[in-house]
Amino acid sequence: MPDRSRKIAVMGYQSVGKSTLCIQFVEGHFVDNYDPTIENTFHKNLRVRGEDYTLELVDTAGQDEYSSFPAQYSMGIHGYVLVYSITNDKSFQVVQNLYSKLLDMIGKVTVPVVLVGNKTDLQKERVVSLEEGKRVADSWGAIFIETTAKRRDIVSDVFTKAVLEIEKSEGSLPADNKCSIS
Ligand SMILES: Nc1nc2c(ncn2[C@@H]2O[C@H](COP(=O)(O)OP(=O)(O)OP(=O)(O)O)[C@@H](O)[C@H]2O)c(=O)[nH]1
Repeated sequence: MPDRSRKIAVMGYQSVGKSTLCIQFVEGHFVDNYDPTIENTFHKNLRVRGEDYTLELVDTAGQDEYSSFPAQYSMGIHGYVLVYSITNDKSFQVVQNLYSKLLDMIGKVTVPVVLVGNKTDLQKERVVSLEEGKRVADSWGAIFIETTAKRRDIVSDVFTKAVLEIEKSEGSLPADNKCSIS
């Protein structure tokens, strides 16, 4: 049987909702309190296109614009979920820095990425538009999804899309599997 274990790193600026997204996906509930992460690992089985995958999610510590890309997340990771908050412009800058540092670190031109604009329930506080997020994801050739960590269905879609991007990069899927969800 083929090994369908996939490791996904969830990265981005502090407090954008990385842990909350992981917990929503794995445990199916929204966590309101904020507890800064050092590093956490979650496991979840997920069926994608009729295949059972075992996912290991690495919930990383918040990065900032001065952080160098943590070397431990450049090896042995199949794909990345890069998260910003639509209410925080700095988090949008940080995620773009992270992406270019990641490419420099691994020496590749593309990598399986889902770019996530989180906290869409806070529309009144929105400072990053849907179009800006889409534009950046398109320039990366990545999938773009806006969500709130309160929406279990969309959060689940984030990780399903991450698996599909990984499969695509490994040549197991046709290359036109791109879509946006908002
Ligand atoms: N309203 C709203 N709050 C959210 C959402 N996602 C996360 N939060 C809140 O934002 C705060 C920070 O969430 P975390 O998941 O801890 O953020 P993080 O990115 O893991 O933070 P670090 O560990 O510092 O990197 C918490 O109070 C969450 O409840 C969302 O979609 N909407």
